[in-house]
Amino acid sequence: MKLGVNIDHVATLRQARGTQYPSVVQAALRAEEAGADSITIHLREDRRHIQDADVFALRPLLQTKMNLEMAVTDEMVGIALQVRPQDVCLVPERREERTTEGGLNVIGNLGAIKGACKTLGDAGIRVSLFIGPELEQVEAAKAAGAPVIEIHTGAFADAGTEAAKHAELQRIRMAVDHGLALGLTVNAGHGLNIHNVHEIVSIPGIEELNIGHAIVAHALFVGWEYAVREMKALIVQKAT
Ligand SMILES: CC(=O)[C@@H](O)[C@H](O)COP(=O)(O)O
Ligand SMILES: NCC(=O)COP(=O)(O)O
Repeated sequence: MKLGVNIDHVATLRQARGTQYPSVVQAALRAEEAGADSITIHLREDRRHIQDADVFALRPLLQTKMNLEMAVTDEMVGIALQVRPQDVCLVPERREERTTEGGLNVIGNLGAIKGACKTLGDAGIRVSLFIGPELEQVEAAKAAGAPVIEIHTGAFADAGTEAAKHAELQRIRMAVDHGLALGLTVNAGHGLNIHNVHEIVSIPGIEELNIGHAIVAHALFVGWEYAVREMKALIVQKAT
């Protein structure tokens, strides 16, 4: 299983003071040295963390892959066409949300999402749809023409009881199986950390996990490269 390191919250720390540091470029390059298989950044419409300049600066420097998370808007599609990341992950966005609270409603926005998949796909960008673990959304993602889905694991991560966690894991397992049966590449992420990641890693068929907030937080105590290496080891060990 591969590890995509999301560096959004390195930028959050920088934006808190409007300083030049910490550098997202340094964070990305050091994460790659520590074993990251790709670097994920979310260019939010409100620009609360990653900035346009970060996206353009990172693109030629990354040694692995850029996975650009973005809303389904003309502005974002235009930026993606200029930057040409290897991967784009289309995500839902609400300005007032604290974080990405759920997955895309692909069924309800099929036309717009299908159009974005085609425009980005024609430009050679691999498109992923960030969806909840719902079988109908997996089917809609296939219908939209996306080759990849990323299953939102936030409800699993936030589950307050063992029973709720077990139920979420079961939903994720079924969504992964359904995606694979439809020929999709299946990734997962959101809210994963060193304590809960093993349960997701034990689900067969997931290609890549995107993890950010917990790695950045843990890095405060153990160092950035150590935090990335530790997460990578957890993912690789359990998967084999
Ligand atoms: C789509 C997703 O899950 C990540 O991009 C995550 O959302 C990043 O953190 P924020 O939601 O806090 O921007
Ligand atoms: N798509 C999920 C992601 O990139 C990272 O989410 P998180 O680990 O910051 O919650």
